[in-house]
Amino acid sequence: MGNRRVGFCLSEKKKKRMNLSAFAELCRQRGIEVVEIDLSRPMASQGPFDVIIHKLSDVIVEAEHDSQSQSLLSNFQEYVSMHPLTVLLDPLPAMTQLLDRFASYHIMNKLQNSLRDRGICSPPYLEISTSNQSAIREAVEEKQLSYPLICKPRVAHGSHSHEMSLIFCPAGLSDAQPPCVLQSFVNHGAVLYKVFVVGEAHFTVERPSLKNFPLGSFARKTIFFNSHEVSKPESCSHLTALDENMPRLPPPSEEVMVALVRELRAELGMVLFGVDIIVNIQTRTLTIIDINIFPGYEGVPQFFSSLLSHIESVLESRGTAPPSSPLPP
Ligand SMILES: Nc1ncnc2c1ncn2[C@@H]1O[C@H](COP(=O)(O)OP(=O)(O)OP(=O)(O)O)[C@@H](O)[C@H]1O
Ligand SMILES: O=P(O)(O)O[C@H]1[C@H](O)[C@H](O)[C@H](OP(=O)(O)O)[C@@H](OP(=O)(O)O)[C@@H]1O
Ligand SMILES: [Mg+2]
Repeated sequence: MGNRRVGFCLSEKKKKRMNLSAFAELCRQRGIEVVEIDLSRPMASQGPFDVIIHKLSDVIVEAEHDSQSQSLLSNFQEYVSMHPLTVLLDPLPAMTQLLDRFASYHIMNKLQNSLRDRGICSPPYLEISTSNQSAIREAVEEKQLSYPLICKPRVAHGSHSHEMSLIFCPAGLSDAQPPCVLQSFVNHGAVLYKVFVVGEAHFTVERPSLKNFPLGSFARKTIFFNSHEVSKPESCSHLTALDENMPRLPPPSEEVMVALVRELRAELGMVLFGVDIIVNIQTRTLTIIDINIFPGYEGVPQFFSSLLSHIESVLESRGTAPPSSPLPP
């Protein structure tokens, strides 16, 4: 059986955060060679690859306005088009769409129809591409968005992609910087559930989240924040304070999570993604607020073994089967 080669194409930050070298050692023990792909060199000279695992968010977003990033992306795209048998985790078009909140929120909105009977929804939202205040106010009323509103940049990756704001009244709409999305804020008791998907497996991790706010329009100044200060495991600020008087809501049921992940896998055509879920404290409805490509899987000790299992299942379906020994626990 030929040497099975899996290419990785990640930013330096992601490689370190994922501990790619430790994962490569685990793969080596299973007869799989992990190759760190250098996009600044022709990929053909670094191949062949049975599988390529990548997160090209930086390159894709910068390729919009930077010729060097465009040539890195073209290098990758050319190799992929010349090697259709190489399995991409995940397909580039599927990942690219999730870098645009207009596209990902359209998907979340569409999912409501197939998941409504499971008690899963997504908050009403608006795509904002204009600075015309009266047009925005009219659209907010027409779409029946409810205050507070959360405002997120259209581009879902990169330096400004996590700079957000909470808008409490129509006068605050002037703080929305288009292109962006406005989404009704849903009170959920400052608890977020990150559902991390790895191939056929998924893991639900609890995280801090934004606290509750009085519902309805209030003449209050807009709050600006960075989402990476809100829902990391260590996040702790005046914005994430748990309400002691509020009883803890039960976590989402595993059965519902299975149904959600099944629908998302089918809709996205991806196997490495995260979905952020909150529970509406009034209706107890599970509310999808965000989908992330190749997240950090922090709090998922099974990430390496699940990823390796998925890689081996892909290799097996391609006819390059793994050795028979079981995976380490
Ligand atoms: N509609 C909403 N109602 C209530 N809280 C929300 C809503 N949308 C987002 N939040 C809060 O804001 C945080 C960041 O939102 P979101 O996940 O969309 O940003 P992000 O930059 O994509 O974050 P990440 O990439 O870390 O997942 C969420 O973790 C949650 O605490
Ligand atoms: O806490 P998680 O794992 O969700 O944090 C993710 C975050 O959701 C985003 O997916 C980040 O990607 P970008 O939006 O592209 O910055 C991830 O960063 P990364 O460097 O790990 O890709 C966070 O881990
Ligand atoms: Mg999120």
